[in-house]
Amino acid sequence: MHEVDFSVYSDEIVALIGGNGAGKSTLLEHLNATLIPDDGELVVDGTSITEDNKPHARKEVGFVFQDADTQLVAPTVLDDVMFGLQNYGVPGDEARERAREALATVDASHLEDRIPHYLSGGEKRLAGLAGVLVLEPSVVVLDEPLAGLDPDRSQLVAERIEQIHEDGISVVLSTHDLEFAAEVADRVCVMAEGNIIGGGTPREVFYDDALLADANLHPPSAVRVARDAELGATAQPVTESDLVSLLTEAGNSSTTPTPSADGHRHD
Ligand SMILES: Nc1ncnc2c1ncn2[C@@H]1O[C@H](COP(=O)(O)OP(=O)(O)OP(=O)(O)O)[C@@H](O)[C@H]1O
Repeated sequence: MHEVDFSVYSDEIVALIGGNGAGKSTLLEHLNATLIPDDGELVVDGTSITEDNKPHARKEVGFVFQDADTQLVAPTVLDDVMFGLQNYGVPGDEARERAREALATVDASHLEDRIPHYLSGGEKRLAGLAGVLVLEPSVVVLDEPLAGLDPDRSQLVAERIEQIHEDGISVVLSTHDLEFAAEVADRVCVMAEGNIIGGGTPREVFYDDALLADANLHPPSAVRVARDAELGATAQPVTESDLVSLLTEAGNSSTTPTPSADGHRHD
């Protein structure tokens, strides 16, 4: 990382985008003190984090790893989700109940007796997310949350991310899926060569050709289609649903109303 200045505010979803090796995971791993900066400062909720007070960052910032095997250690999924709570001294019965609630939040109650190691990639991601949510962090960090997931599981994880945001938790994630970033993020940060080289709302970032070119990225498909179809400079859709609304509006306004026998248009 080189002179990165990065903040996460409450009530936002931030997406880090950038090519392979741009530094997304490295930046994310600083947020919960998995890595401590050699130079510079990491501040979590007003507290400067050093080697001596990492637990403060770990408690406030939950990290869902891309490789869930790093995270899942106990014999069953339920034990795994309880594990962090028990480390904080929460008694067994209460820990079990809270773990079950966390699994229900991510629609994974059916996995509670399964052996984590044998779960599918998407199931592991949900179990990992439950293990983080149960600790009630104020920020959840997800490294490539959709990597390796089928479309249904991707949608499920994306919905869960929006849900935890609605529950008042800030979310920071990295992704190569720019459609997903456009869909969920309030703010997008573009990384290249260990730096944040630009950022803004999805609309600002995905219509900034020079910025995307510097990061070797291509705009999401809604942006490309809008341009190719010359939908107008001001519309600037970034998601598929923006694009559909725009096309529907364009279709409606170009339809010539057929006068009826009484000479009036009837809708
Ligand atoms: N512990 C380390 N020591 C030295 N270099 C490292 C270390 N961890 C990562 N790097 C290097 O830092 C650079 C950024 O890696 P990082 O994993 O953060 O990129 P990324 O943007 O997440 O990439 P990808 O999209 O491929 O996952 C890479 O060149 C990587 O080799």
